[in-house]
Amino acid sequence: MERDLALDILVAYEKDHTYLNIALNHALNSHQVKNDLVTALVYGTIQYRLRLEYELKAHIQGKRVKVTERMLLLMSMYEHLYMHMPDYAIVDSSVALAKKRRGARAASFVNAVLRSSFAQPADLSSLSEDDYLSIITSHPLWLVKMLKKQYGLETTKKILASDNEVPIKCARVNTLKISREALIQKDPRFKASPYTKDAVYYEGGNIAHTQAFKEGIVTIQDESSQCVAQLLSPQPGMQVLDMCAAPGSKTTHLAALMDNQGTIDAFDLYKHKIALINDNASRLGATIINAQVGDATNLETFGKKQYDAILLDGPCTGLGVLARKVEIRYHEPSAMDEIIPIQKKLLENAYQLCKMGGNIVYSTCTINKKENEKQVATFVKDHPDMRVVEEKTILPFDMHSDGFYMCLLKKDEL
Ligand SMILES: C[S@@+](CC[C@H](N)C(=O)[O-])C[C@H]1O[C@@H](n2cnc3c(N)ncnc32)[C@H](O)[C@@H]1O
Repeated sequence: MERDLALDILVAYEKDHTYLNIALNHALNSHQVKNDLVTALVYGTIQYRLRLEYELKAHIQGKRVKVTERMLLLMSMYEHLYMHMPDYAIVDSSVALAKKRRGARAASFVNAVLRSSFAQPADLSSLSEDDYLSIITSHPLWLVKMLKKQYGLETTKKILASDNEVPIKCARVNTLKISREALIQKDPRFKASPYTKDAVYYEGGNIAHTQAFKEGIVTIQDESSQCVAQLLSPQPGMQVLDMCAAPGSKTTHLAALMDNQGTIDAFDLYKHKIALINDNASRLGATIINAQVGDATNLETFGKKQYDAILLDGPCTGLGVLARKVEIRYHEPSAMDEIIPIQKKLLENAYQLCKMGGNIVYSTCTINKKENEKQVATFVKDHPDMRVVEEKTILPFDMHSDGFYMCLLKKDEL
């Protein structure tokens, strides 16, 4: 049953190019099955796809493989390499599944490929260092090379390993309603993070199913992401702008830091995402957020208002969150070429909207320096009245959290 459903999800994902978590949640909500096994099979198969394909390649012998057989072979290889299930059990159930779905010929093909690939593992010993890292950690070669160039070999190895770890379940205490100590007393499954002051780790199941979440005393937010609003540090009574706000994790954090005093104008490009900001704000009791649809690359979106503090947490390649969004690593690198000019335009608009003496935080959930340090370096060069106050990159292994970049910039009088 679990393998059947996992295969359905993998086939739907492959055919529709949807987001993996959306395909998974959609399927799990309509079936009564053990979530953990289906989730592990689906995420694991996509996460390790590059390695799995490498192992299967010689045994497929250049044949065109239909999508169902392709995803079934990948899932079976994942079970063989990473779940350590007995080979006979994998082969038997995969052959039965292939026969049921695609008939006797498909079953015999799956049988032959699995038996020979399990018996003869690929030889990785003759690969170059970059190729080896790429295959063994399932990161595309361009990404390994890029990280190596930007961070050096040893740090790259640590990043690649962290990208394959199971993410910690992290939440932020909503200080509008409760202190961290009081939350932990109320529900001891939450434990204080040693790194940041409002973060708690959860050792139970889904945080969204807890009473604490329903009461709005916690919200799901990765620890690195929590550092962003802290860096902007808006004061009660300020006029604040969140340019790319949905689903509102940082907007609601800003409201908490401001103790619900002042105003936050929160924009997002997509109408359906405004409801996410409003839902979060009402669950958490954040009352100063004014969420609106708007294209932040267009200065006219914002009228003539000027702000004391601006958060620009805009679109990026997401290369810091590969452990959570396992499919992102296989996105085309050309996405970077499209996103960099958009980020530049957004930064330019943040500059126009910032009061003299005001602050801007530019943040991304990528660790690609071209979207981060280089983007900011160009920005301050173009604007001599802007100065970098603090710049930090959190790598995924620093706090077992998402990789993030954030930079606090101040607009000075010239
Ligand atoms: C990284 S997410 C923001 C996450 C958010 N700050 C949070 O912490 O919950 C980037 C957001 O930017 C929005 N976005 C992308 N292009 C935009 C644009 N031109 N104007 C406004 N929002 C945009 C996306 O819809 C997405 O919700």
